[in-house]
Amino acid sequence: MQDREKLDTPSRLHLISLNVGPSSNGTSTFVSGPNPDSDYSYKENHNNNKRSEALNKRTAVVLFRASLLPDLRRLLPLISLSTLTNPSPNSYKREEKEMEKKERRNLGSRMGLSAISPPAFSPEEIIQESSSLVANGSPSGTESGHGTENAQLETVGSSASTLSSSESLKAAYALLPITPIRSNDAHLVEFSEAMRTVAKALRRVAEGKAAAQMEAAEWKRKYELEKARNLKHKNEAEVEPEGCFCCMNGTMENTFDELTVHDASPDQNGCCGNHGICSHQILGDEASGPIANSAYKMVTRKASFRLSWGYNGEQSGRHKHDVVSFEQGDITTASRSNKQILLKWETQPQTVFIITKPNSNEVQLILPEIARWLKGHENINVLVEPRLRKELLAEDSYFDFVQTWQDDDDLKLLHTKVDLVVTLGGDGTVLWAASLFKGPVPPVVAFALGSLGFMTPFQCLDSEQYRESLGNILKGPFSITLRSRLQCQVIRDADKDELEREEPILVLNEVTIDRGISSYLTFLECYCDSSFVTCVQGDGLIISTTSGSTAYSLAAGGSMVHPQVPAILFTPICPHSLSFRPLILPEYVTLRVQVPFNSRGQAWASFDGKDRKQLAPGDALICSMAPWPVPTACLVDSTTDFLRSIHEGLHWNLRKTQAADGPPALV
Ligand SMILES: NC(=O)c1ccc[n+]([C@@H]2O[C@H](COP(=O)([O-])OP(=O)(O)OC[C@H]3O[C@@H](n4cnc5c(N)ncnc54)[C@H](O)[C@@H]3O)[C@@H](O)[C@H]2O)c1
Ligand SMILES: Nc1ncnc2c1ncn2[C@@H]1O[C@H](COP(=O)(O)OP(=O)(O)OP(=O)(O)O)[C@@H](O)[C@H]1O
Repeated sequence: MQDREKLDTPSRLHLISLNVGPSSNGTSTFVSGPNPDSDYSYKENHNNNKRSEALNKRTAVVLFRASLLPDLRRLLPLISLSTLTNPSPNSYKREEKEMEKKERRNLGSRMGLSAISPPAFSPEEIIQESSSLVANGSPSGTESGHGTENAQLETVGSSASTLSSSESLKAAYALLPITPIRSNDAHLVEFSEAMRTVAKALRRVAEGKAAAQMEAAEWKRKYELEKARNLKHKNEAEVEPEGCFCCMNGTMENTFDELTVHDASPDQNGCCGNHGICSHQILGDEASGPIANSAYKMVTRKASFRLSWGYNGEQSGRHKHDVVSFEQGDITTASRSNKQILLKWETQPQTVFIITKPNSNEVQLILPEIARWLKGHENINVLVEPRLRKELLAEDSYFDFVQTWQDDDDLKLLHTKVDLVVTLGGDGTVLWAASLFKGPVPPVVAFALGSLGFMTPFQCLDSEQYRESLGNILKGPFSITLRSRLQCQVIRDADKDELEREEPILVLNEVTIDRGISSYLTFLECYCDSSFVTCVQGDGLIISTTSGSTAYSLAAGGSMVHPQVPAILFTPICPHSLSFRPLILPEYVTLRVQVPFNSRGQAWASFDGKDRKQLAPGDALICSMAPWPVPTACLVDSTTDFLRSIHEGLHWNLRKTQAADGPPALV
């Protein structure tokens, strides 16, 4: 009787069928009860046979003493009966179909539909299934199951199949409130109790199925939306094959004349790639909108530049992909894309956006100097954050020329106006600068006014230093590092449609999913495209860009990766496992991190160490490489700057050198 609780577990009980057979000697191993002497019992089958397993997963069997059979026959219209000990070949086929269905559902789950509950059957299906089993049951047991030799096989009443399933269901439900019949009729008491169990299980199955169906439909919808969005991004990123605007117009001057915010047409944005990549392709400066009419004095055109790939300034048109040759069936990589990238201005930059670390005395001293020099010496428009403009004006009304933006609409189109971003602070200021651009980012020159400065190669110890550096950058050409960013989207289980979705967030370092204030292990299911990766059980997970590889990911045991390597890092935080090593995945994958429904607690996502968001069970985070990298100016070149940072910033592999003298080496 204690095993009855098993019937109440919806995930394990999907099909109820009454089995009629002898109560002793175990009927068969297939349906043997926990206690052969008990009046009725049920038990799940642990047979290794695949078919039996399929049947078992959705079968709970109620065994009756043979003496109960007459009563059972009397109450037959309530529910159909079958002998599952020896299903017919036809029923095997049905089981195989169910297995296939289940495998398809599992695949779906791995493709992002992971929260779908196990398959369930409606009471109608159950009754139908049972009826057909009754109809197909083989009394002779020709295709015997394992250990069914002693089974007394009996197919009961075809009347079950003549009764409509809804009537059977109704009858089964109607039985629920009925109290046991006369106490002297022990058989009927037992039988009514069994019927209650069956009816209760039927109801649970129906409830479970409805919930599972809703959930599956919701995940399918979300998956389709995600697919459509990715396709859209892909299409947008595709380059027009018909030659670029610059090629068609020939001269630099023409390009510039046409490149006003209002005049550019969408078909001018493609670039043939033969001469490097044009800035309009990267920065999408065709945008128009509220910023153009802003009350603030925003300029309407921005400088054009060209990117070229090559060593030490030597140009190469083959910049986009590795060039692979297939001559005579041999695959040879002729040229690689990861060459140093040079940025060359085609027109003079006009607007510089200065971003500063707040509350820094050092920065407060140097900012007015730089703003004055840019305006006076180079006749550059200076743009700052609204807070900073107020501070500058409070200091001196001379800074009235400094511009800012008014509202979020202006901010969204900042990239169409700004030629160059200058940051004064540490790595956090570079991250902040990147976060202000939700799309394309203009080139960033990062001056080190922080403590570590891994991504801030330019020194600013005196005014000579910044003038020289800025002068060189404004003149060009200069090396840049294209730092990739991750686009992260939180998908809430509760979101009913796409309109309710939160805005995607772009990160330059990483997105972290951790346990926040919870004291439980974080439990996260991770998928890469359509493949299941792993379950994280630990403090959390870091999904990092290569730029972020030297930040939190490094602290959690991840590798340091050169920022131009096209990769995404997958680094666990304190995993409670001896074998969970960090991974480096290719940049083109889409990662999905799901908080499963059976997670004990919530998880928290944070983006470049900010914007903490709570993830409830059922919520997911989807990450893929964003199409808009952050181009940061190099002091020397990507590799030299990276090695300098790991040596000077992180003191990488610092060790006293072994003395030359000592015992002779053994040969
Ligand atoms: N245990 C850790 O190491 C840990 C914990 C939390 C956050 N972080 C990092 O802090 C970053 C946020 O930086 P913040 O300045 O706003 O916060 P912060 O002021 O707390 O500074 C974090 C430190 O990380 C350094 N840093 C940031 N980005 C880096 C990079 N790409 N390479 C090398 N060092 C880098 C900064 O210079 C600073 O010293 C997060 O993106 C995360 O990577 C690290
Ligand atoms: N313009 C800004 N507005 C608001 N917050 C900012 C701004 N610039 C930087 N911050 C924040 O200020 C914090 C400190 O900045 P930053 O990291 O640049 O200085 P630091 O810690 O002294 O330098 P480092 O990162 O090199 O150690 C960071 O958390 C960053 O996000």
